[in-house]
Amino acid sequence: MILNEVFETIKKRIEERPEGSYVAKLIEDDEKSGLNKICEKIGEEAVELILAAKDNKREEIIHETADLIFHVMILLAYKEIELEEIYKEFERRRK
Ligand SMILES: N=c1c2ncn([C@@H]3O[C@H](COP(=O)(O)OP(=O)(O)OP(=O)(O)O)[C@@H](O)[C@H]3O)c2ncn1[C@@H]1O[C@H](COP(=O)(O)O)[C@@H](O)[C@H]1O
Repeated sequence: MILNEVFETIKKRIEERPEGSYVAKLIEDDEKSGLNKICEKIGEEAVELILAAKDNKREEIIHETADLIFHVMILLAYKEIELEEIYKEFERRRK
């Protein structure tokens, strides 16, 4: 599944920090911690998704949802939480 593939790439980028990588750039240490920058980005993407939904812009909703999921996956990888653990949580909630 594409989400698993992107997640594996994110984990590799966090480990290897290659030049030109968006993920590596986001978490690089500068004046703000990597965690702060990831969290800020999640907040921004969530707001952009809400605005797209309220404006009823279908393509933008799709685009912003992908951005939000992508940044949530960066947070999970950064915190060393596997996607599998999230899948299990959904399984646990299933009625
Ligand atoms: N799926 C994505 C993906 N989705 C979104 N983005 C980036 O997330 C950012 C979203 O920011 P914004 O919505 O604010 O858009 P922006 O205005 O372009 O960005 P800013 O100037 O605001 O930072 C953009 O820069 C996008 O390029 C992504 N960057 C990478 N991936 C995947 O992640 C993998 C690792 O990427 P790298 O770390 O770049 O190798 C790649 O193989 C891709 O599959």
